[in-house]
Amino acid sequence: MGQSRIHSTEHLRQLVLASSSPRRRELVASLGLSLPVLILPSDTDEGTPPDWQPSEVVEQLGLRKARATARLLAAEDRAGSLIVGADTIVVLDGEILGKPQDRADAIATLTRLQGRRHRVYTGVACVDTRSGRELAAHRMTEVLMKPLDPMIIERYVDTGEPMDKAGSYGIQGRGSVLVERIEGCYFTVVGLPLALLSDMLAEFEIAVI
Ligand SMILES: Cc1cn([C@H]2C[C@H](O)[C@@H](COP(=O)(O)OP(=O)(O)OP(=O)(O)O)O2)c(=O)[nH]c1=O
Repeated sequence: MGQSRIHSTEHLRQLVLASSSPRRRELVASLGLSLPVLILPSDTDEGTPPDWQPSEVVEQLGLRKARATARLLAAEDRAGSLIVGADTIVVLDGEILGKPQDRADAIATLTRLQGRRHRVYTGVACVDTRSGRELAAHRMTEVLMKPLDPMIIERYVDTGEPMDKAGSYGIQGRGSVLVERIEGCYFTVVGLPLALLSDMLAEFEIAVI
């Protein structure tokens, strides 16, 4: 068991995070993995068919991001890498709410979310460039947002925090004070469910603990 683990982590030379998200970078860093971690985002088309379920959307987009980074890396990846991609969406009344287009869109989104429950889905995908093996999974967390005064929504949007975040808020920042409670993994909301990621890494013989 111990020997096979050493052998396998040797063949996976590095973990590559296919993400430009500073949150995802910090979360992976917080695991203190023993193998090198490279950050290599790639441009990915995030369009999906309208009939896809939220879980399918986030898993497929995570895979797309990981595969695109695998293509970027191809020529220099002789020893093999484990590439990790992720995607987060907010779902309200069956509608997917991504990142806001502009200030007005962020205000409109938060006006819809306030005082209500919504779901946050994050998909995680792993691509082993050596074996070609791929794995995708997701987690969902329910979030109850406090009822919010329109003035508070405007002031929050003017902090700039919502602009690069699905659902127009960040639970890990000032947005923490907008949330009454959650049910599910906190890290799913921030953009990378770490308990799920560690289970997936274990499938590739990479141990966090
Ligand atoms: C709901 C919520 C989302 N988010 C973020 C997580 C994701 O970074 C972002 C959703 O956009 P994504 O498209 O999932 O990710 P990204 O474009 O930021 O990064 P990349 O595709 O390069 O990996 O919203 C928070 O940081 N906090 C929150 O509370």
